[in-house]
Amino acid sequence: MSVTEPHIVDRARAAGWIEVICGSMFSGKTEELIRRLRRARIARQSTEAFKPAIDNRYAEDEVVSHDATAISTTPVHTASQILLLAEDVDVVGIDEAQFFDPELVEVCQQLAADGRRVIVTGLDQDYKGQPFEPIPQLMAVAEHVTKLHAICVVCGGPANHSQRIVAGDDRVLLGATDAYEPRCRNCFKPHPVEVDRDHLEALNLDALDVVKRDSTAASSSDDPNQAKETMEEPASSPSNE
Ligand SMILES: Nc1ncnc2c1ncn2[C@@H]1O[C@H](COP(=O)(O)OP(=O)(O)O)[C@@H](O)[C@H]1O
Ligand SMILES: Cc1cn([C@H]2C[C@H](O)[C@@H](COP(=O)(O)O)O2)c(=O)[nH]c1=O
Ligand SMILES: [Zn+2]
Repeated sequence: MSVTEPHIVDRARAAGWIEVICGSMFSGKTEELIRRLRRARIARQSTEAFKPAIDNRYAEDEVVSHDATAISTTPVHTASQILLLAEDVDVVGIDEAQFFDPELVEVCQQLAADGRRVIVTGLDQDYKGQPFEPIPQLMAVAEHVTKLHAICVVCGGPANHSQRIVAGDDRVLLGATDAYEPRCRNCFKPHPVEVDRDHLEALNLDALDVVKRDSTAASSSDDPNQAKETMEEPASSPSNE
């Protein structure tokens, strides 16, 4: 993947800036955050990554991508803690921003005004396809916005959505391939759907199986996703069909 990276720090600048990396689950947000922080460290800048303490899926003190790339991180309970902990940091990384309180926007603004490069990643939409605060607000004030896409596991198109594949209507529901899969706008349903369990096991065992399935699913009439998308169809739910 090649992503254009905003220009690296000019130390004489009075102000820093905000970079937002957003997109669906599995789109490479965490990998891109890790890449940018590593490059900054090579350039002898001090870096620190923060994540919300709620996100303990893989490790308490690491940011880990779905491809198992990892860097150490500091878990925080509130956005304002970042201000205290990032006092001597040139480049501040913030992962899973959708789990922070709205105050994160002001925290990022203060850090940037204080001369820091702030790199924030997060989901721009929830499982219903609704904007996931505070990412939209951060996109509005950021100097740079990078929107990434995964590959739709149904048709192979650009996945802009995170399809929930387990029951539950809480907005916050942690998970990975056990609970979500990336889908394009045509294949996405704004409510949880049931998918074939064999398919999930294949996803966990070997990502290449996803590619094999993509190429057959688009033309197959017995696609397990299309056949089973019947879990919870809320009457009031907005539909994109
Ligand atoms: N359908 C998919 N499309 C693209 N990448 C996928 C898909 N499913 C799994 N992946 C894996 O997810 C990795 C990206 O993980 P990560 O950076 O953690 O994404 P994000 O932070 O956006 O959820 C990819 O490099 C790839 O190995
Ligand atoms: C769509 C959606 C996702 N989540 C959760 C699921 C994961 O724990 C994270 C996203 O992680 P990733 O690094 O972007 O893969 O968010 C949620 O709680 N609610 C949702 O609607
Ligand atoms: Zn699709």
